[in-house]
Amino acid sequence: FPNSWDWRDHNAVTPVKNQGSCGSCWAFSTTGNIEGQWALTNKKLYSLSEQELVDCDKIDEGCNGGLPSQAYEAIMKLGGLETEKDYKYDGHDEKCTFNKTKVVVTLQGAVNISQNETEMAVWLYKNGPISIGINAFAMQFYFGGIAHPWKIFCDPSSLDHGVLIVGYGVEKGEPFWIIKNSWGADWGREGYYYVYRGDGTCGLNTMCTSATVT
Ligand SMILES: CCC[C@@H](/C=C/S(=O)(=O)c1ccccc1)NC(=O)[C@H](Cc1ccccc1)NC(=O)N1CCC(N2CCOCC2)CC1
Repeated sequence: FPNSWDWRDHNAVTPVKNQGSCGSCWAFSTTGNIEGQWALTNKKLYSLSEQELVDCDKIDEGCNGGLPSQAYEAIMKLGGLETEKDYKYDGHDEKCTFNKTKVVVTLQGAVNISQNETEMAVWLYKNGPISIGINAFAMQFYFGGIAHPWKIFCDPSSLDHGVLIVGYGVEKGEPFWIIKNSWGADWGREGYYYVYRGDGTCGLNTMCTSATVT
């Protein structure tokens, strides 16, 4: 597999979004993964609805948190995902207005991905962006470069944020992951987080999942 790969160059990633003051990071991680899976399987890149998950996914807890693995389950129960356009994001827990006739994407299932970062890179290259959990402590103080926070500041066993790995590479000998965040394009590097690849930093390798689409 190549030394570097970036799904943004292959029409599998939508523009960076902003979750606002709602703890819906898990929903953005989920839609980001499914946008990529759908684009690569069906050659169509849709921007998918996080608000549908916030309002209608009763397994998760809307603005109070959730898990992509649970969201995949909920999407299968609901019957699929609507587009961002049809079910707009407004960053508050609201009444579910899901309309099954507007579904554009359906799921077949989901997979757990290896915690080995080399195997993760191979999976990403072969299949698309990966939804992950990460300890976001260091992300709150990130202004660029390749982050490599000390373990004492970024406990790999306390994951609190859901984000999306869209690529990987090496810069001046340092391997890194390219992570799409949901805090707007003004945060980090145009909305992205570049973090060291290879030593399980901040637990980014411990909860890697993907939906499988029809
Ligand atoms: C209050 C929810 C905050 C939100 C993200 C908010 S955030 O704004 O992106 C942010 C994160 C970190 C620092 C600052 C800001 N975090 C989540 O939703 C995180 C995301 C995550 C964590 C671990 C692995 C993958 C994804 N999840 C969670 O917070 N939760 C996971 C599910 C859990 N349920 C409890 C009851 O039993 C069922 C499970 C509730 C908490």
